[in-house]
Amino acid sequence: MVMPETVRRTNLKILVVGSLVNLERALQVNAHLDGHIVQGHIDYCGQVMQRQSDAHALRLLISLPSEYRALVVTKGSVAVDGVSLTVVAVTETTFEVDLIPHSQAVTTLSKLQVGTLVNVETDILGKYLARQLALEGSH
Ligand SMILES: Cc1nc2c(=O)[nH]c(=O)nc-2n(C[C@H](O)[C@H](O)[C@H](O)CO)c1C
Repeated sequence: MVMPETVRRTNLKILVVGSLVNLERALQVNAHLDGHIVQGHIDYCGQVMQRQSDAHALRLLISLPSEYRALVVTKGSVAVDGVSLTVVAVTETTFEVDLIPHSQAVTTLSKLQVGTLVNVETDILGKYLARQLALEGSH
């Protein structure tokens, strides 16, 4: 059973039987943190706006709605379809990530085409900070 919230926020609605997804085992509390805390709480469905390959990386440009702009920062973290990535650049309406060869090889991200919808999870750290600042600002 899938909750309406999940259908609304994620790309689960466009997956079909046989669609590939990225799975990662839960992080153990004593393990090395290779990336950032990814909870699986998707914020929105982003759209791939551009893809560009060079010798070293595949660069993806993904849409960024205004309500999440404060939560995505250059050199910060973001999860795209469950993969922890570093943000390379941010504009008013997009953010960019670079896929290293390893990530291209072991995740679904290298198959993404322009127009595809992806699950975007912003960093939990930014959410708490934004909430705190909003509460302080409302006093
Ligand atoms: C922090 C981070 N940043 C990037 C990135 O900017 N680009 C990239 O391609 N891979 C990154 N990774 C590694 C991926 O999260 C990792 O390759 C996948 O989760 C598969 O294990 C990590 C962990």
